[in-house]
Amino acid sequence: MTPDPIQHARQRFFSQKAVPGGLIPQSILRSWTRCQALGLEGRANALPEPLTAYEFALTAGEAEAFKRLCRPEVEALYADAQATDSIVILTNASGLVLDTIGSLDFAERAARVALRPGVPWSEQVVGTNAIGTSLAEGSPIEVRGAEHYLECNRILSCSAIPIMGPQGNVLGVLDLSGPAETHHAHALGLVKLAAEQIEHRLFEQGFAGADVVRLHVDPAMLGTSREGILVFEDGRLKAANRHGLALIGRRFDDIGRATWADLFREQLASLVENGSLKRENGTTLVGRLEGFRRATAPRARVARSGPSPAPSPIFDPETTRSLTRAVRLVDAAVPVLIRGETGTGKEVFARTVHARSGRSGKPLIAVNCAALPETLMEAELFGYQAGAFTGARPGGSKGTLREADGGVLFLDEIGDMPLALQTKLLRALQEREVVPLGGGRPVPVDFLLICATNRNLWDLVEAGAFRSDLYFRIAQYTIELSPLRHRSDRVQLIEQIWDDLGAETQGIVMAQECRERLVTYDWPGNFRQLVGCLRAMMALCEPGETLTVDALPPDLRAGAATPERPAFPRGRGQATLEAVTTTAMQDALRAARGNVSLAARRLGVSRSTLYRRMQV
Ligand SMILES: Nc1ncnc2c1ncn2[C@@H]1O[C@H](COP(=O)(O)OP(=O)(O)OP(=O)(O)O)[C@@H](O)[C@H]1O
Repeated sequence: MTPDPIQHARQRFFSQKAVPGGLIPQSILRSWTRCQALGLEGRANALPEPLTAYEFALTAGEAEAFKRLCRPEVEALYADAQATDSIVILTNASGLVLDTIGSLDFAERAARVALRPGVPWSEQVVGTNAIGTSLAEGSPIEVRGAEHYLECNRILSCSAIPIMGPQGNVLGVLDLSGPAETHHAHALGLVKLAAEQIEHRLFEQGFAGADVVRLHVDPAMLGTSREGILVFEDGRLKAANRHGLALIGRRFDDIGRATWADLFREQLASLVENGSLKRENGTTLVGRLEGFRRATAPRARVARSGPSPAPSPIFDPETTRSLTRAVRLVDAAVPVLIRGETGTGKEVFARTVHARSGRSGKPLIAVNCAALPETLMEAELFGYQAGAFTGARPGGSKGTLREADGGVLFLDEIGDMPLALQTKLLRALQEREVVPLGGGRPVPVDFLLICATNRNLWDLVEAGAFRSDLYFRIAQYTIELSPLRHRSDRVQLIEQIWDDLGAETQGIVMAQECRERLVTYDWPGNFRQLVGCLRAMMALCEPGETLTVDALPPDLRAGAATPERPAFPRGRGQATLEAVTTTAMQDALRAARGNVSLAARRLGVSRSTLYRRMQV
């Protein structure tokens, strides 16, 4: 029988102090060596001592802002954690567990090895482990089964990454841990993505008096959490995110040391003038200097002072008729269901219905049913009493159904609502009252309902995933929004959006061939993709310029004109299927501006599937 390489490495390490190459990663070997030097006993089963309740309350209080900052990503990871019987863990900068969330079953087992809030998981205390070792190594790491230094921790398979502040200071660690026997192959990729999103948000606070530069090799990635950010003060690198450092081949240690001249061949002015910069190695990056307005022409100054405004909604005659009918129905308290592929403008349509309805002066409350984990969705929709659950706001919460009282409730992606909540929603619609979580008296509500979905709800009903009685209640009138590739008015549509975005005022002209490519492309992301593409083209060109096909994103430039997108590849074998899948995923990612959760949701695949296929 072939020996387990990790076990073999362990035996050689503990008996002969030498591990043959290739058996375990060097980072694990370095960690074992550190643990041994500290005198840690590999066979020890001693559990780390938790802080006292008082000490932990103090530490957790200090870390409250950090926990809040990380919450959206922790919750997004939570969906993966449940699916793979894992837990998401957030620690502070010294590896003290602040929060765990995820599979209850595994959480119980993890608690047996003290992987729970209030317990320190630094390498010095617990030996090799993803949290402590990622801190010790200063990099993301995966620690599986027997790679854990202490035998008792072999039940774990963990992936962790330090979350870095803009100045290269460690803020904490994000970790996804599950049972060793069901190793989650994409866990490390997922925590990396989540950490980079958190780190990207940290730059929103701004840096007074400094030059904030946003860069990437691909213009489509600017503005996403994958863009590189470098902050310079008096020509010296003062802050950066990990993508920014990777683009210039530097590390967090270089913050405070590297200067502009060390990194770029051109002056900062070149970025402002040309929207691009040459790196020291001669390759080019595209980007922008934050808050800087081009000074080439008065017209440009006006045009570049902010992102181009959203184009006003454009409706073809058929959609305009649907709109009129929808307004009448909603005014008569008949629920309306809007169906259409992603980006066809379902939310825009719903907002227009509200604006033209008798309730336009009252609120329109929009809830995306796909964006919240099941546990939070119930509280979000129906509200809760004070103290209804751990983490509840002290004063309780009204819930979105009650917030929509007197106005319109828009339930987007209704097909993603879990069955248990469908039952509760149905009851609220029938009784016209809401019972908050944690009990209390039912509260009467009066809202008009618009729902939207990009799925076939009836298929879901037949598959038992959607209640038929709820279906008949919300889908009394269904409006289909056509995908762009089926619209015959694409020429006028593109023309109008282009003008709305300010092309004419900036004197930007589009060459005929460029226009034709836009018209014949199949736009899988529909309006969202089209508007995003036109916006990017406009942002990247100079006032007065004539845009040729070179200004188009790669897919369109390559002549990927596919006027009619086949539902399935037309008998061209596996290679074509792969290509179609990859293109659809790339499009979805682009349309979601690099947001993997959103893209996965829109494609109807899990984040890990998308991650695996794209190797983002
Ligand atoms: N009728 C329209 N005219 C012009 N632009 C539109 C129109 N509809 C949508 N858009 C553009 O497309 C973007 C996406 O629209 P919206 O969010 O309404 O799509 P959706 O169908 O609800 O998408 P999803 O199913 O992914 O939630 C909008 O921000 C807007 O810029």
